Amino acid sequence: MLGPNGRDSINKSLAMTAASLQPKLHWVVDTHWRVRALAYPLAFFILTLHLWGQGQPALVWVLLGLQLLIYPHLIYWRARRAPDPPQAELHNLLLDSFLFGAWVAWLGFPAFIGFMFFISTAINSAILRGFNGIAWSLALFAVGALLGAALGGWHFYSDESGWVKLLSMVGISGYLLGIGVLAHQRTQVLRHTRSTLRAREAELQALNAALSDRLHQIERLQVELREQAVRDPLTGLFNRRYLQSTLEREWARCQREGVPLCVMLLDIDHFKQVNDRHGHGVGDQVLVRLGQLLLEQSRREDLACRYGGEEFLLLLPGLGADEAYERAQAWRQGFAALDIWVNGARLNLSLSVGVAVAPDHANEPDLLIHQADMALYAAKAQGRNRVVLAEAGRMHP
Ligand SMILES: Nc1nc2c(ncn2[C@@H]2O[C@H](COP(=O)(O)OP(=O)(O)OP(=O)(O)O)[C@@H](O)[C@H]2O)c(=O)[nH]1
Repeated sequence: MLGPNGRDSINKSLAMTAASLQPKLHWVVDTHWRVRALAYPLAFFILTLHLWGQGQPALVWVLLGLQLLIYPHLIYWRARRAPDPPQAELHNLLLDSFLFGAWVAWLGFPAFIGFMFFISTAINSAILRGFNGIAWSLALFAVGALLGAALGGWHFYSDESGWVKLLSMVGISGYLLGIGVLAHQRTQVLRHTRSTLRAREAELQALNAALSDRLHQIERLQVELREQAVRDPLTGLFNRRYLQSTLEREWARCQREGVPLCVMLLDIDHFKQVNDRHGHGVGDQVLVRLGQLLLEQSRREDLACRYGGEEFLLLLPGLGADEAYERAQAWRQGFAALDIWVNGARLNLSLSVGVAVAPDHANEPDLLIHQADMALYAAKAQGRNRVVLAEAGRMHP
């Protein structure tokens, strides 16, 4: 049977698999938030450096603060609550492109800042959606730029200071390297997940194999138990219980086919003396040998049972009275000829047999056995070691 350890193992495995299937916040949403939370304040600093002293109105600083300090958290909050967070994050990336396009146009297309804004959104779209993502990012950036130019006027201001250029390069490099490191970490996580899943799958397969092994064992045991329930443990012949379930069936079959059904009751003569003189072990040996003899000389359709202590019953379908009488004689002689030796002396054994055949001697199954029993009684009464056929015409006990 599957022990407590086996069961624990299955439960643990199922719990781990269930845990790994629990919905978690999608890594894309989480990663992008962390990247934005770091990179956008840096961009704010670079733009502050760039715009400082240009006499920008307060509204510009407010919008810039909103865009670079508040916006990353707002869109993260929105994506987390969306029914499909990864899809919402894709929309966030497109919004990034659009807004940065607008800012870049409004700022007069500063080369380093513009490149920094464009590449930071395009790279994320590329990672998530490949060429398609780049195309969308580019398109939204262009639309944003057109809108920015429409609002702020079409002008070019590419003269960024050395510090702004340097910081923009630091920003771009940091962003790209950060993305590279994240991609690497992601690959590691995926590798680990894959090997964990494989190990778990192998574990489940092993448990599955163990379970089906157990099932086969149980099936085999059930077959054995069923066999044991209908067999006599000493002789291996069928027991009385099995006879009860078979007799009715055989009776009906023989009636249907219009063939006789014979019952033979065999009883070892003076068996008590065998036990008393030579011991129970020798008595058992005699019973086993008689069982073997009956099995060896039976047809496939015959049923040999141990009916009681030293009493055996044979159910012989299709056997008429004459044939049955001859076979009973053969068994009686065969038993008498058995070579069983005890302390250098051969045992002298004999059998008495009562034979009854339906429909000659009985018109129902129980009566058939009773008629065989009566014939056996007569055989004993007539001096034993003989076969007696039931009396025809005596249908009632
Ligand atoms: N060794 C052994 N003896 C058994 C077993 N079952 C019943 N017996 C013995 O079989 C004997 C039957 O004795 P009786 O019914 O007096 O019959 P008998 O001595 O054979 O005499 P008759 O049948 O009249 O010839 C008893 O001594 C039982 O103990 C068994 O499984 N093993």
